[in-house]
Amino acid sequence: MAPYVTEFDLYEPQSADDRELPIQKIAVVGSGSWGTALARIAALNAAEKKGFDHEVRMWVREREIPGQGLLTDVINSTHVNHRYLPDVPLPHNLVAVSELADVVKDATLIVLVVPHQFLTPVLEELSKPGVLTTGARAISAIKGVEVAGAEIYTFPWLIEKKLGIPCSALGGANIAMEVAQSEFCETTIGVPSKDDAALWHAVFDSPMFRVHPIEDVAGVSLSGALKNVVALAAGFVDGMGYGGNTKAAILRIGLLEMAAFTKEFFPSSSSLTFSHHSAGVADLITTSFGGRNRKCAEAFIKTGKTFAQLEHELLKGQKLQGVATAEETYQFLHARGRTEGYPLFTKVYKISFEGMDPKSLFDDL
Ligand SMILES: NC(=O)c1ccc[n+]([C@@H]2O[C@H](COP(=O)([O-])OP(=O)(O)OC[C@H]3O[C@@H](n4cnc5c(N)ncnc54)[C@H](O)[C@@H]3O)[C@@H](O)[C@H]2O)c1
Ligand SMILES: O=P(O)(O)OC[C@H](O)CO
Repeated sequence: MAPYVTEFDLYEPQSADDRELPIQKIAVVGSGSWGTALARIAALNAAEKKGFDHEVRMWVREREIPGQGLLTDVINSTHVNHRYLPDVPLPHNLVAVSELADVVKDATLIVLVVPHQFLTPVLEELSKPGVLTTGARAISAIKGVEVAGAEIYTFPWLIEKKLGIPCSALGGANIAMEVAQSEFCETTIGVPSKDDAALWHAVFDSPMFRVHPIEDVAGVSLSGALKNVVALAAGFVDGMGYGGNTKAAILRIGLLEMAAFTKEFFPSSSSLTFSHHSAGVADLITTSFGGRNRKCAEAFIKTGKTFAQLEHELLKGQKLQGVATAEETYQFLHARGRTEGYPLFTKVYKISFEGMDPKSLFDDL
């Protein structure tokens, strides 16, 4: 039987003696819950697999932890990121560093995983002369989009343009704490070349975190962004007290809008990304049951508080991505005169920002 998905060849690192490739050095830019969970996997693999520098550096936005000292010192001495991934032991070859330029010094593989609203200053810093190593590659695990009027950009595209290096995308049904506790799951990497597929597969693949490389960089990145908008709709459904049938209907409609949006505005992407891969339907399911966007959207309906208040009260320093993405997506569709084509996305925006009655979610779907 023919395989139902196209996958690249897997990377088999050569032994230290006959290796032709240079040693790869991994840097992780971001240390929230997902940044720390991914850094943990990368550091475990770097310690075990041939072809990698043992030390993995992780960028930490420095802050004082009351009574304990600087966050980097606390992470490096306790080997736990108490603020964003509590109770998860981190490998000792994962080193927290507060200076971005030091994190990426000599790095050949750079994982970008900050909340999407904070990426711009990071790219400014990384694009300064001499900061990046020649031949470095990047991967974005960021879920969001950048909108400027009637234009929309994925983060891998922006990273490639700004840094002048190839950028892949990583996305899947990956709630950070579940991944960090080694519960079995899958992820998808969209890659621009076979070399990128091989390298990034080697960085992240492990028995409990299976990595599937595909060619659709834009599809993986957009799916991760747009599922956060649908997750808000799922939270609204929960907040209004409806059951599984209603939520399933919203997820089905949402998945169709995600795929249609990507096909309309990024025509080279593949519909298989949404129907077959973890970055598509699987991520939508997990996020709509266990994610932060769902949780805050449910509370938004039940309490009448603003999303900013709820983010502060419920997420303990973690960041909501879906509300900003709902606004950005709406602004883009409005600028293109295409809001009617995406009624679910449009209603999520209007309920979140314009006081629309949440029950209107179901009108004309
Ligand atoms: N948490 C998950 O389960 C998960 C899973 C998959 C993908 N993602 C995606 O990963 C990306 C990163 O999210 P996360 O969950 O790791 O972060 P998080 O929400 O857990 O943590 C917030 C992070 O933002 C940083 N931060 C706060 N203010 C900042 C500023 N002004 N400038 C720079 N950084 C600042 C904090 O230091 C912290 O590292 C997001 O796009 C998210 O959608 C998250
Ligand atoms: O907690 P959320 O809603 O930001 O979703 C987390 C991940 O994106 C799920 O894969």
